[in-house]
Amino acid sequence: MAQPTVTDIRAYVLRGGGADYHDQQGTHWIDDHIATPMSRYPEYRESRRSFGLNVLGTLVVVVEASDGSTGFAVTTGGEPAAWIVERHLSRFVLGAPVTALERIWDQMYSATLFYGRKGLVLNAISGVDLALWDLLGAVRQEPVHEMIGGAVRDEQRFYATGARPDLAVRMGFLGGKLPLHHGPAEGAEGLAANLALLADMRAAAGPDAWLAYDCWMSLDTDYALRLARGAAEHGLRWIEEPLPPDDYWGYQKLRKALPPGTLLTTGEHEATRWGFRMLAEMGCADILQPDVGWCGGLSELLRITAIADAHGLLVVPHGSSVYSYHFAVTRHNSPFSEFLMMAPAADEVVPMFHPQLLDEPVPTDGRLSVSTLDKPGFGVRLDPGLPLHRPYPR
Ligand SMILES: C[C@H](O)[C@H](O)CC(=O)C(=O)O
Ligand SMILES: [Mg+2]
Repeated sequence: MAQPTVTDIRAYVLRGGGADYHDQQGTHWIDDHIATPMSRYPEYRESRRSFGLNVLGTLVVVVEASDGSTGFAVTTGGEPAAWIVERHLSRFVLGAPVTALERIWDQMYSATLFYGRKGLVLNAISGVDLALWDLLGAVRQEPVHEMIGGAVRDEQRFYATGARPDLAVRMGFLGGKLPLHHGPAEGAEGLAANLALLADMRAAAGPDAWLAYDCWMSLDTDYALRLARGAAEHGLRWIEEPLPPDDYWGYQKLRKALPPGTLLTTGEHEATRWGFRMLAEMGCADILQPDVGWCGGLSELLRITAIADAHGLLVVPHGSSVYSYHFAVTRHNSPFSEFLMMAPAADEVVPMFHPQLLDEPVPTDGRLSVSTLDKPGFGVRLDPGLPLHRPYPR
């Protein structure tokens, strides 16, 4: 059956929050002395912006079809990803039928293997893939979640990531994931401060709240184990991404040594079925956390999830707003989702990709009804007032 074809693809860059949620101005919990692999250098300890966490900005990919339909997606990657989309990936998209998602993905991935495989190139591929899913939904007038198998539940529950799990619980979330503030370079005092904050949050959030620590690749196995052992008495549900993503062996070792009841999670900086196959087969984690805007897009996330499912693992995508909501509601092994609190003091619910999207759904009372996703594509619009910049027009 003849399908509409893709007639245009454009890549834009935006600054100031949104999909690049680390690109914030002023005081914000997300940049408040958070432990990172750079914390071993005192001059880069206070702020993640100081070492360039916000250098990229948001990548916006817009696609058009011969029937007049449009689709778009936002992810992280900024100007270098815009170059990759316009100057390299566009050739595999232009003129292709809007249904050719598998072939386009394979061509984008195979053609970039000599400089890609992970990171920025996969961000760019993810952006194109998500924009094409949005376009297909517009052509078919179908929500993405229906195109990938349909919802398996009526509503999705959420935990909140931010500085105030206590407030998150009062807002109806299952609990909260705190950023870890001090890494190994801050010694025993730092470790004690990490544990004291957890104890305070347990007291404030109550005995049933989920509490987790996001360690953003900043630890070594020894420190992670000491943190987990100390945190067990405060009911730490999981320890997230404690080691650099390439240290599969460290994750494998750590998971075996964690106190009973503490789960190990990772994957937000991993990409593709091959990266997640490594995590799954080596037993690196209990919960895999691909970011749909970074791991290769929705097409690749579906493959990653099949691998996870076959290994008895949960997939709880990292952030990524509607792009992960449409996915999670269709999978039994994604029983809950993350909500990143983007209010500077983590004291109110703000759409995760604010200020870029219109109609972006947010959880109410820690829940999102699947019916709020019942719009064509991913069901969001790019705010037409945004200062879009197209650095590499063809
Ligand atoms: C809070 C973490 O440091 C990071 O900014 C977000 C993240 O890793 C997560 O949401 O997970
Ligand atoms: Mg994380």
